[in-house]
Amino acid sequence: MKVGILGCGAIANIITNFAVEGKLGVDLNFFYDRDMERAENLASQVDGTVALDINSMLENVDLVIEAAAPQAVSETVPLVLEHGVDVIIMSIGALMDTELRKTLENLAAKNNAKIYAPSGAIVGLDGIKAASIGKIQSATLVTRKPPRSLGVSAEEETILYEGKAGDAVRKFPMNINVAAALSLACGKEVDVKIIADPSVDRNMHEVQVIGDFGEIKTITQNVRCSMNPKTSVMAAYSAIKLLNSLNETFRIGT
Ligand SMILES: NC(=O)C1=CN([C@@H]2O[C@H](COP(=O)(O)OP(=O)(O)OC[C@H]3O[C@@H](n4cnc5c(N)ncnc54)[C@H](OP(=O)(O)O)[C@@H]3O)[C@@H](O)[C@H]2O)C=CC1
Ligand SMILES: O=C([O-])CC(=O)C(=O)O
Repeated sequence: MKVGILGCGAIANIITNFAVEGKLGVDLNFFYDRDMERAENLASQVDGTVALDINSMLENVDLVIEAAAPQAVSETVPLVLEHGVDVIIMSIGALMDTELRKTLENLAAKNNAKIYAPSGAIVGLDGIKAASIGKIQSATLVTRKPPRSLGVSAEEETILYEGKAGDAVRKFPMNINVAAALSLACGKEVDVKIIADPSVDRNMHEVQVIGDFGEIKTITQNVRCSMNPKTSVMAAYSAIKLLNSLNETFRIGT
């Protein structure tokens, strides 16, 4: 399978490192970023090609990894799907826009393409998806990051946001995609709290889901990407595991 990356930042760097080590399970060949130098840097590591625009990439790949920004999802992913090319969406916050999500789903169905939204920086989506078969009464997410990860300075624990996931992803588009992943897995818009906490050095996500199945609680303490402290290494790993699993004949978990 030939794969291209849209957005050559922190997540793309980790994915490319795995490609260099032959641990991706697919051929990572094409790189596109609005900063061409970033695309060139990654392409050079795997003898890949820099795409001058997204269209030139689409003629040559079976799957595109979107690892850019929510805006790239609305601007570019429709084009990807129209070409019948599968897509992995990392900026999953964009999918809280129901109209956009339906448009993308329709395009995928019409063009025999697939949309993958990996669990990203959060854990427990397997159980939460299973739980959503029944009734979910409440779902909450508390995200706690070092102030620098959230682009603020704070001397003490500071609540930056409390509200619903859809609003959270609009206000913190590069920091709370996990709220969208959780909401889509639940089939319910989750309640979100975002805390800047100078006493932590990890990106932490605490999830509680209560339903007729019982209760799930998960706490994730993620190491941050050296290239972008907003983003957790786990987000890249989830995309890599998804790529690995595309060829699996045995699938574990929901
Ligand atoms: N699902 C999840 O759990 C997680 C999702 N994410 C999301 O994944 C995405 C990638 O994250 P990360 O690698 O850390 O981001 P980075 O900011 O490190 O890298 C993104 C790169 O994409 C470029 N870019 C942005 N928009 C476009 C565009 N429209 N066309 C071409 N290039 C573009 C950026 O350029 P420039 O710097 O000029 O903007 C940058 O070079 C982000 O949206 C992030 O919020 C991150 C963590 C967890
Ligand atoms: O990487 C993380 O821990 C979470 C994140 O940035 C996001 O959900 O956008």
